Amino acid sequence: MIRAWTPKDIRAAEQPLLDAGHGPPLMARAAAAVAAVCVRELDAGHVYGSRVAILAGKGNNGGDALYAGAHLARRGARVDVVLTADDAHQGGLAAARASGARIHRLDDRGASRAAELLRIADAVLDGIVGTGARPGLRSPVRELVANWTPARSERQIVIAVDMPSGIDVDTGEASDDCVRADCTVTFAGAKPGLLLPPAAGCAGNVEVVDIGVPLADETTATARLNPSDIAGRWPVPGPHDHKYTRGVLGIVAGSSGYPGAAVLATGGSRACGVGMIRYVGSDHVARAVNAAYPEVVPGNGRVQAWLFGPGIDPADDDRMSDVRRYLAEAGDTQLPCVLDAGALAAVEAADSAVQRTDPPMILTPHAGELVALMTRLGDTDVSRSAVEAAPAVWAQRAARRTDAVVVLKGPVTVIAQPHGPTYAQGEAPSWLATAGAGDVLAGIIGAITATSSETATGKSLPALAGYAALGVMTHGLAAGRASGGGPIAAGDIAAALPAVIADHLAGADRRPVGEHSTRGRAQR
Ligand SMILES: NC(=O)C1=CN([C@@H]2O[C@H](COP(=O)(O)OP(=O)(O)OC[C@H]3O[C@@H](n4cnc5c(N)ncnc54)[C@H](O)[C@@H]3O)[C@@H](O)[C@H]2O)[C@@H](O)CC1
Ligand SMILES: [K+]
Repeated sequence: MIRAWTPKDIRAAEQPLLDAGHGPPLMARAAAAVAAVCVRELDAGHVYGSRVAILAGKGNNGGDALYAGAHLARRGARVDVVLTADDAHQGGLAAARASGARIHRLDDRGASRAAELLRIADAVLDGIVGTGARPGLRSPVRELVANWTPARSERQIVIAVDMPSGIDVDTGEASDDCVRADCTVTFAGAKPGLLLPPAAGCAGNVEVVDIGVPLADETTATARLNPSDIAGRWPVPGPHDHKYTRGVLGIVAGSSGYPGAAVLATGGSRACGVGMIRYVGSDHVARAVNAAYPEVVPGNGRVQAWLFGPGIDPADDDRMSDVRRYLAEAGDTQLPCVLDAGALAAVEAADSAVQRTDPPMILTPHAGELVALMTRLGDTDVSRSAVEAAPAVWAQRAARRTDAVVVLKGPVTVIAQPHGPTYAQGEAPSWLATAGAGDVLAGIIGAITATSSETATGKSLPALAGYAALGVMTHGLAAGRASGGGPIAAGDIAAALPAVIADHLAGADRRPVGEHSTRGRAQR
């Protein structure tokens, strides 16, 4: 798992070290790590004579970049420093100068020279601003970056120092003019904006460098599960388990308009190793589910978790009364529930007067459904463009408003909870954007919840957020496996799940074709 801390918490952890006079060694470690990554990316044999441009602002982020530039100049790189502010980190500037780097100013006379240096550089280090800055870039560096980014050559490597300059490192918001890096070398721990959409798309590969600042797991703000986490988190049956101890999932899904949604959700669940599935719906849909999966048991009964909603029409009184009834019963016994699609219409605000006792809930909206939910709950600021610009902010807001885990689906899916870290998972290939993929995901999350939530702690919202993140990641990995780089249909994802789970349980380190992370080269 990659953990991220807010700059505020990182500063608090650094403060005792700074007070004790350890600031310079921290910066030296940070700079050495940036230089090492740059050497590796340039291919160590080609550092001598390569052109490196350093964008250095006036803060410590610029200082890191300047010291890194000094390392590279000593390795024989031709280093050009562009000072983007009216001041610079004096120690870093002196080190860069002493090592032979050339220094340029981004003033009226220097602007065209700076643009040319960026154009011809083999590698660019972005030390414009770091965690001490406000989001966005200021003129004139904003124009410099805006003109350079679209014209960049494919072979040029851009390394962000600590974070891509311009992003909102707390919320993950990013304007068009942020630096777009291939790689971000970040210090002490990752920062939320490096994992959260859309800013994560500006960070490229995130490399965390331990510079000796102790950070507590309890203060994690944002996290991303890695495929290697499957081995420690997946609910694996023991020799004495039987179908009831493994976990039974109840599913209320499907309608005459969308019978396939019930089949897809059930297919996602059964591929995850649930003990048993009980299906509740119309006879017509139940027949379709049973024709596909004879092991599914029709009708209500004892379950360990419920999944409500795939393919349900909120105007369908029969299904919605099932949802409301089982939701109320689940509230009495605190049975965890996953609410997807049509069932989101049954969610009330946590402080609503009409609210019965809520069970622990995972809600799985896409952006449009989140807008509808928040509008219904009385939020007047919500809009699709607002949600897309700041998915984590809105998922967190919805989680607090409903006192539930909120899985906001998108290219990078954000999983927020009322108290505790927000997860961001971006494994899914773009081919996953296909009808029915969300039904499969809801089934996967339902299955993990039914098979993991035996104890009281296992039913807590932080535990449910972890199941949801695990489900989202595994869904993305299975989609990558099924796709192999080409098109997929929703049913293919369920078919690929058992092998993906088995490989990672066996600790398989290989990454089959198509199983990729979004943390590749930045989208330009
Ligand atoms: N504190 C530490 O112990 C360490 C900090 N390190 C580096 O220090 C950075 C933080 O340094 P600082 O606190 O000096 O902050 P920055 O380097 O982000 O610089 C902030 C300064 O830039 C200006 N500024 C603010 N918003 C701006 C904007 N939107 N556009 C342009 N200029 C803006 C302000 O004058 C502000 O003083 C980290 O990101 C990291 O790179 C590393 O050296 C490792 C150790
Ligand atoms: K930076």
